[in-house]
Amino acid sequence: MSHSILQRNEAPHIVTRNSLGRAIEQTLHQWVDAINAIASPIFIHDQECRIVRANRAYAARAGLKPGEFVGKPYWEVFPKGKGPLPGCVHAYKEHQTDEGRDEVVTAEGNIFLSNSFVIRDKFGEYLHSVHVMEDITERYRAEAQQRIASQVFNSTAESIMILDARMSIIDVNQAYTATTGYSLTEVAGRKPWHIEAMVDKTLFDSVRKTLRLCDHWRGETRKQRKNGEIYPALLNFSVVRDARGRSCRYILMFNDISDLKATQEHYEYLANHDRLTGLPNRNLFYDRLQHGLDKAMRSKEKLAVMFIDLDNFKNINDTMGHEMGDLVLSQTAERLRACTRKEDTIARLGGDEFTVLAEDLHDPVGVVSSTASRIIEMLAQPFHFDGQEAQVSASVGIALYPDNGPDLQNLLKNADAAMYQAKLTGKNNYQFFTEYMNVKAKQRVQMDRDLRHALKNGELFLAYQPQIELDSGRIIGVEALLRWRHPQLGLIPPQQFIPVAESSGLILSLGDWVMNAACNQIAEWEKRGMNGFRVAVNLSARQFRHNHLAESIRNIIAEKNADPTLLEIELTESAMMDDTEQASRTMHQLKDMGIHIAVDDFGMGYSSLNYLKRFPIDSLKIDGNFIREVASSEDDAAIATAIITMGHSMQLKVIAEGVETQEQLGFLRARDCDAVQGFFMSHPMRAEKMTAILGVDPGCFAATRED
Ligand SMILES: Nc1nc2c(ncn2[C@@H]2O[C@H](COP(=O)(O)O[C@H]3[C@@H](O)[C@H](n4cnc5c(=O)[nH]c(N)nc54)O[C@@H]3COP(=O)(O)O)[C@@H](O)[C@H]2O)c(=O)[nH]1
Repeated sequence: MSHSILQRNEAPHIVTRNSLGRAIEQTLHQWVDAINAIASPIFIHDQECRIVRANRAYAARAGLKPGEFVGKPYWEVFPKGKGPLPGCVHAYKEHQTDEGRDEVVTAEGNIFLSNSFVIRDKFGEYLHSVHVMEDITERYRAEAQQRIASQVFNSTAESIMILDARMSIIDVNQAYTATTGYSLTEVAGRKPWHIEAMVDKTLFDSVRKTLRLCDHWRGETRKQRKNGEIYPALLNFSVVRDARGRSCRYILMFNDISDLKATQEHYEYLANHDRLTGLPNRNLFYDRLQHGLDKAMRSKEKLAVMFIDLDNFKNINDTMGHEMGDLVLSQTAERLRACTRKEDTIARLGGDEFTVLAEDLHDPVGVVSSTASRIIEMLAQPFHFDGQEAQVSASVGIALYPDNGPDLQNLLKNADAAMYQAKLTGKNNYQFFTEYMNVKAKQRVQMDRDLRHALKNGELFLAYQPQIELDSGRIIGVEALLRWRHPQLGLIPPQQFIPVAESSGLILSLGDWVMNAACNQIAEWEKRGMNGFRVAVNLSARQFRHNHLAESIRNIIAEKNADPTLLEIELTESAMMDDTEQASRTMHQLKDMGIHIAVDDFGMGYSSLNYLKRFPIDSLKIDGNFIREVASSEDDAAIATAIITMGHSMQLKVIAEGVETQEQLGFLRARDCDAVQGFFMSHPMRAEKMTAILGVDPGCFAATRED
């Protein structure tokens, strides 16, 4: 065989050249042409599967010339594989069949269907196989896609509706039926808006308009199930266009987003509400206030903002535990609800700070003052929990719109200033904002500014007040007290500027300044041989809470070359109780350096034996308020006596401050108080004067031993 592609000139070798032969030849030529014209590869192989002939399409598919593949097993040529197709040789040889159908995937990923049939000799023995290969890749893929699409259509959780060009329903998937309760037979041919009462046609009209422009529409709507239940749904509408670009189908997919909405609402709730009390939090309160202000501005109405701060709450938290603290806060919320109007917004801004927003007020002063009175009265009632009783009171500040502020910031600021004033005027009361408070608030800002300047400008100095041991009359210590001489205002008392510095944070720099000055003085006195007494420095709560306090004091001591055992730190009870774990850590660090620790203003706060045992304390300073009436008030006398006895029983030194009279001194001496400090012995004085006294005779106050 010279050529394996079917050739016209092969016919003459087969038939003789007579007229019948010519006719056959012609027929054969036609067949050869026809077979070569077929786009599907066709090949013939022998019993050993070696290629005998093939058409042009086969050669083209194999990418070889005929001479290159004739005689080769076809699986080395096309379709390539490891051996003969399953239905090919064996079944034909064994007479099991005369036809076969196999699918083959080529290395390029095309899929061919091989239709084969057998050619037998006149005895029926197997001679050749003819394979007609059909490229079914596209069809296969299209069918597969259709199968997948149909599977997706029915297995997706998303409800799908297919509408025709006139928006009549053609098909719905299983999820649609599961979600809505409607089967395909119930909805086929109907318009969606005829099925659900909730879905109106205008939605579809507007969707259609959008689809004309951009083929997609996405939005939320409320839908209705067959059982009447309403649910939120997220809709996805898209248009299917035919080859000419005309919309021929609409696909509507939607999800029941009830769960998503519920989760969203839950998160929104969490973001806007206080967990403990369930009240709106700062976020939501500001939102409502802004909304209220917008409305009040438009309709010329009045509204009020009330700031409520619980007095003594911290003590409850610290001494009675957080459970009691939480209970007080959640019951405060209940009580506030009970004494405000239904339409008022009550919020918890944080900690023990609550606010009330009262809108639509015709007689704001009247309504708000009676609400504030009710709040104060209700919150003064004791709280009970687990057999314990807690008592708080409330300070309420009120600012009115539009009188006390044109906007949110000013109203809040002024309500806060009024609340601050309520605290200053003895707590447990309410105050309307006045211009005076504004002036005071501005003064505080000015003072803070001046104080920052004072720090740099050398306007600060320390005064020293001696502490005298009652047994020996010796000066055993001096308290360093900060003084500020303002260039215009003169001497400003610490009670005025220390709270301002505390609230602005400047107290940290002031504290540093004091510690530097005191350690400097210790070193200075030491140099002069005056070292038999300690220098006591006051630390505010904010300073004490500062993370690097011990480290910073250590550095200052080292820098000034001062003896740490001559330094005493005075801490108030509340400063210690702020965070008892941290307080204990810091106190131990100070103690390890050799610094003494005294509890200042003892008796005014917790006076709990428990913490006295836990903290490394050296001495107690009885608050001057108990000393003032100690000679005339039985209660104060009893308290002072109890403190001295308790302190001694715990091996602590007890010192009384604010001693102004001979009687007070006599009382304290009779109760074995260890030391005294007060105007009766000496006012605080400048360092030079103190040095002079110490230089003359540290025992010069021995006279105090005599009554
Ligand atoms: N954090 C810091 N606080 C400080 C610092 N310096 C002072 N202070 C605190 O300011 C408060 C007021 O102090 P001051 O006006 O200096 O008053 C002290 C004494 O002058 C006063 N005192 C002393 N003896 C008497 C007296 O017989 N009668 C009387 N009415 N007052 C007297 O008491 C104040 C000392 O109090 P205490 O600290 O509790 O021992 C005050 O709380 C200071 O602590 C500072 O540097 N940092």
